[in-house]
Amino acid sequence: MSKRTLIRGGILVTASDTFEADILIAAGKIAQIGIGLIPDDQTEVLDATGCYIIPGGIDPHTHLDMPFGGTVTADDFATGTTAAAFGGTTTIIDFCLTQKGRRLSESLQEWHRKAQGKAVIDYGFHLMIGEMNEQVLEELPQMIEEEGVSSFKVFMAYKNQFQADDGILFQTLQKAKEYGALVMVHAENGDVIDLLVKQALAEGHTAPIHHALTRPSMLEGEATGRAARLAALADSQLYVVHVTCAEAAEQIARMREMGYRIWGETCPQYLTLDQSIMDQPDFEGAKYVWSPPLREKGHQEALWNALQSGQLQTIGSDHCSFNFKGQKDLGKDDFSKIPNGGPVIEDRLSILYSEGVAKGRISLNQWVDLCSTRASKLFGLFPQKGTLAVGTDADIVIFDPSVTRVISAETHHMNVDYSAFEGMQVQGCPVTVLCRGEYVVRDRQYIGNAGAGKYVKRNKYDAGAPIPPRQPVTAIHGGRN
Ligand SMILES: NC(=O)NCCC(=O)O
Ligand SMILES: [Zn+2]
Ligand SMILES: [Zn+2]
Repeated sequence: MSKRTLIRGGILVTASDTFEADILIAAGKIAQIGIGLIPDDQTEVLDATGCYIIPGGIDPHTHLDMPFGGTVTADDFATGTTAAAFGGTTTIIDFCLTQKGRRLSESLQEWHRKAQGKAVIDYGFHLMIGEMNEQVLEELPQMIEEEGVSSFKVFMAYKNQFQADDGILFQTLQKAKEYGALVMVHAENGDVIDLLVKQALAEGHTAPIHHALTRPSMLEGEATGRAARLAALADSQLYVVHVTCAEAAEQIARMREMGYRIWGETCPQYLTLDQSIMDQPDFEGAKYVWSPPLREKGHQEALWNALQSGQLQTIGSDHCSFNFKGQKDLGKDDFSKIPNGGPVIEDRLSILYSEGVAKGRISLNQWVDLCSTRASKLFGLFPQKGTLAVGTDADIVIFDPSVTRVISAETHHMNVDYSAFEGMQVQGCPVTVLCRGEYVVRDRQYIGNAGAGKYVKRNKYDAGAPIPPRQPVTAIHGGRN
């Protein structure tokens, strides 16, 4: 008989409901949900009294084992997914980088090799589109139909590195509409940023804070609005990653109100840290170099409001870790050489619970939706993952809301020498984490296996519920940007 586990006494929380029930796991799936389920003598019983039982977190935005800025991220698929599991995440969707002139399938195979034998939780891949030509056009439908890659990423920034032009973005949107994929954008105006960076360096501004000062929020708002309008014109769907500011959130809200299929993600760092932290002595600010950058504190309220009202729908970690010593210091004399990104994969659910639910900004159900269910739906994983229902994968987190802990590099599981949230006290903690019914973390101890994580082929993008009637594209006027 296959392994059976009964989780008893907890409070189940999904994106829509909160209720007391037991949950029986058999053969890696949820077999039964009900009150007073009786175990047979082959069934292990787990007491979850006082805890929330939630669907495993789905992190739609990670960068593991990724080359960037002359170095490679500190976390690979072993350390990164282990840390993710400690943080209550059971599935990640990582970004597969591509190169001009190289087949998409070769890049995808390279990312499979990085993950195989290492991942401790399940994973999928988004695919970067950096060029558009006969070969790419030929491979795109295969990626969706055969490889289960139903989301493509286009960078509007990182000039001379990853940046694609508007024509490439537009064609990607058209093809995504045709074949059933979701287009993701890093929305910043890379051309203008490149110019501002050159000007700042020429004036002798080399410190980390100038990373933020040369990437103003207006340029994120402008690029977000531009990408959203291109998506509208292509009658396609767009997901804006790592939204940091009021200007970008407003653009998304406005287009959504007109009925367009525009989705937005923000990250824990933009909700809790602000730009002032980058202006510290001894190069400390380099720890907080993200693109887009941290913003002035006022933007945080705009982001929380957008999460509350549903104008932003998901929380990604954008985990992209580099050690302070030996990696971030590549930019000691030039902020533009600091590798961009930070360690967040382990703290995503905890920060959102503590700063969101415990402080009354979002509901328990919104928390689950933001950290799991919505990403599952948008990225073709639903209903296999992202909810608690009979027949779904038993990706389950037992979350104890009564535990208080302090985030620190001393205790985290990410392979990086600092924490971006050092000293932050958080309420609530994932204590036990199962992926497809197997323990990865039990009572805050790792008992998973490298290689136990499986690649998940994702379904095509499905618009889901009908969207309201829209105005013709000619009725859309630019706003502040
Ligand atoms: N966000 C960041 O600074 N680094 C990761 C790469 C990206 O998402 O732009
Ligand atoms: Zn980005
Ligand atoms: Zn990213």
